[in-house]
Amino acid sequence: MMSNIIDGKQVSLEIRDSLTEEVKKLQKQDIQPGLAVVIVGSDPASQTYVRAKAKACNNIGIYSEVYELPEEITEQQLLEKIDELNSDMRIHGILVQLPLPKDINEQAVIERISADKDVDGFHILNAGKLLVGQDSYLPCTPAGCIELIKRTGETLEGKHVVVIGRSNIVGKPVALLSLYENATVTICHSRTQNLAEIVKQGDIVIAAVGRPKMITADMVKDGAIVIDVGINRVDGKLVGDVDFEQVKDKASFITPVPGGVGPMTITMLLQNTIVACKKSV
Ligand SMILES: NC(=O)C1=CN([C@@H]2O[C@H](COP(=O)(O)OP(=O)(O)OC[C@H]3O[C@@H](n4cnc5c(N)ncnc54)[C@H](OP(=O)(O)O)[C@@H]3O)[C@@H](O)[C@H]2O)C=CC1
Ligand SMILES: Nc1nc(=O)c2c([nH]1)NC[C@@H]1CN(c3ccc(C(=O)N[C@@H](CCC(=O)O)C(=O)O)cc3)C=[N+]21
Ligand SMILES: [Mg+2]
Repeated sequence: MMSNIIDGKQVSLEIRDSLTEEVKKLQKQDIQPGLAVVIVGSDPASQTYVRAKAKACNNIGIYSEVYELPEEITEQQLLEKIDELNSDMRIHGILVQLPLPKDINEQAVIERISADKDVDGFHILNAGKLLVGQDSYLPCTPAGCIELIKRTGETLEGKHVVVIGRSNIVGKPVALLSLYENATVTICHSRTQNLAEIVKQGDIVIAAVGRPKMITADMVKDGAIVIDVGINRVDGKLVGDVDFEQVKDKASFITPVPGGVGPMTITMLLQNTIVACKKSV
């Protein structure tokens, strides 16, 4: 049997190659896309992600700036930093790494980012546009999930997509994007009754919970496509929300962790930054 493992790293490389070409074209017109990444506090995992984002930018020719701000920063100071980046001509995309320290109002910070530079797609204007079906910056992780499903050669149209998780950054938007692909969508969450039975009905299962290996083989329909968004650190190792070793023998396609959705998130961020740059000229 050909491998049913969706290689998110490989798909990312392919997309990044074409993004590199786009950046080169812009550079011939003396235009360079720029991304600013802001991180508050010194959580090592968050710092790793932020550096990975900056490195990915450099690799394809996007200018990047990383601001590592101290944990003790006030909300006001953070908002001023965002104002500065909003008016910085070199910067087309702004990403403020979440979560923020508990004394800072996360939504207020996101809303301060100019909607035109909101390459995460978290700003209320972009979230609202997504809800009503207008052109907007798509949130990176959900967009990456849909791209990975499409690259299997399968369509979402008419399929039953079961999403586990309803956060504003993953579950809800990936459900909406699936709906726009003409899937029939069920969203499950912590109060869902009979979770296993519902997941078992999914032609496509998208797990975005944050609980290691909670989706077990008995919960998955034979031949389902399984997309694992979860990033959990267990004994120093990364594991997804899906029990990969068991489920891979039942799924028609499955994403691994690491090497699945994670790299695609960064790739979609690069893509959004290039789009933001093109819109600004
Ligand atoms: N690969 C990537 O690029 C990214 C990965 N992630 C990872 O994805 C996962 C989800 O992230 P995020 O959406 O921010 O997480 P949140 O914690 O914001 O949301 C988790 C969701 O899972 C639901 N949930 C919790 N427990 C259960 C349960 N026992 N049964 C069913 N549903 C449950 C919650 O329900 P309720 O709403 O009722 O509380 C909630 O809707 C995390 O592991 C995160 O690290 C996140 C972003 C990017
Ligand atoms: N404003 C904001 N935007 C985000 O997009 C955002 C955020 N905040 N906060 C945290 C989450 C998480 N997230 C990941 C991105 C890439 C990987 C990734 O590349 N993971 C690699 C492994 C990396 C490793 O080894 O640690 C993989 O899955 O193969 C993971 C997680 C983006 N997030
Ligand atoms: Mg969250």
